[in-house]
Amino acid sequence: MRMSYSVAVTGASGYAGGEFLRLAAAHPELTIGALTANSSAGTKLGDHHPHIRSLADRVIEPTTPQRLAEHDIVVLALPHGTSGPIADQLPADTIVVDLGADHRLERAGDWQEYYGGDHPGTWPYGMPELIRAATASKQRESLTGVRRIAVPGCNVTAVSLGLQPGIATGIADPTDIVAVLAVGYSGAGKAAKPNLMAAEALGSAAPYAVGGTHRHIPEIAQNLRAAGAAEVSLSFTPVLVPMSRGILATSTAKLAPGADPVTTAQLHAIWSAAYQDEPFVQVLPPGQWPTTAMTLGANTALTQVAFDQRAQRIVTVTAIDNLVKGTAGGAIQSLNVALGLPETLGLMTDGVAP
Ligand SMILES: NC(=O)C1=CN([C@@H]2O[C@H](COP(=O)(O)OP(=O)(O)OC[C@H]3O[C@@H](n4cnc5c(N)ncnc54)[C@H](OP(=O)(O)O)[C@@H]3O)[C@@H](O)[C@H]2O)C=CC1
Ligand SMILES: CC(=O)N[C@@H](CCC(=O)OP(=O)(O)O)C(=O)O
Repeated sequence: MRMSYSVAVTGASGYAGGEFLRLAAAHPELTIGALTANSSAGTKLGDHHPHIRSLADRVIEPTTPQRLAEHDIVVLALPHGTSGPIADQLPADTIVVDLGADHRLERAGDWQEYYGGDHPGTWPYGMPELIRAATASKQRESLTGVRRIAVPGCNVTAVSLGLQPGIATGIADPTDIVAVLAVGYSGAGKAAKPNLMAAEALGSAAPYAVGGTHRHIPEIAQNLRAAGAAEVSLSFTPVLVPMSRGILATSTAKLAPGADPVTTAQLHAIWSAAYQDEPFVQVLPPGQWPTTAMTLGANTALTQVAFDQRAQRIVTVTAIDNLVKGTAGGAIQSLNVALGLPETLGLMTDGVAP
């Protein structure tokens, strides 16, 4: 194991890149190298992220594969479809972490249907907690030593972590899932200026990508298949709510056909067993429900489960900070595993309150 790795961040002026830098600046084994972007090249990081004081005077450079390749690690925090061509030009022994979607999906057809164009490729998936039913293991076992990491989508993280204990144990019906999410505006990136107009955003909840069109649907299905589902049918509806960060995913599934009757207490025990050794996924005490505020700034997913006897549905609620566990924190967690460092190094589990 080598100590101190140089890391370049491209997309440094954006929300995801900025959050990665905030966390990486406090990571004991990472040294921050080049910060690059596109239209903001030549400006200072402090012009975009004035809260990251330790890097405020660093100048953002244009993005070239040559400059990025001078580092041990390259983090791509770029719009969909942008990271693939850059990654293709980086050396095979550079560790590359893609915060975008280009390398998450295993099926090229899913990429073409939901994103369009040629599929950039499939990399090891950066969700250490993902249950791999076929090998009775979790994804972290496949991440040690990898040099490419595809970091999951933030909504995907919340829904997959919420549902997978029920899928893996066969108690939840993967063909009858409904997920409705309250999501904060930072998930849309800093470029989504119209969404950020206070007059429109404050005091209103706004659904988007309604009717089975959201790009995270195939990624969630992929994860639930990994957890043991033969087939997945998922209704997914995100709703923007007036908060900066956070995702609260309410995911429900019908009790699987033929499954024995269950109680909330039994479900709580199943969910607790699935996550008992996880540093960043916590099943709350019975009766306590997650809120987004509880996860603010932390690499923590908080989850709870109940059984709705009348509807015969399993109901899970999972909260994350979209920019931490949903992006930059999840990236550092997987990077720690890939590098053979303690998985929790440089990451917080406690949120910020009030
Ligand atoms: N926001 C979130 O909560 C999450 C985001 N992600 C993913 O992270 C990625 C970045 O998202 P986010 O930070 O929100 O987006 P932003 O719009 O906030 O930032 C985009 C960044 O990409 C840079 N950029 C755009 N085009 C190029 C290019 N051709 N070459 C170099 N840099 C370029 C921009 O630079 P410039 O300012 O100079 O134009 C900017 O730094 C996306 O793939 C997103 O889906 C994943 C999970 C959650
Ligand atoms: C509020 C908002 O728009 N959120 C984004 C989630 C961002 C995310 O997880 O990112 P990827 O784009 O990398 O998949 C959305 O729902 O598409």
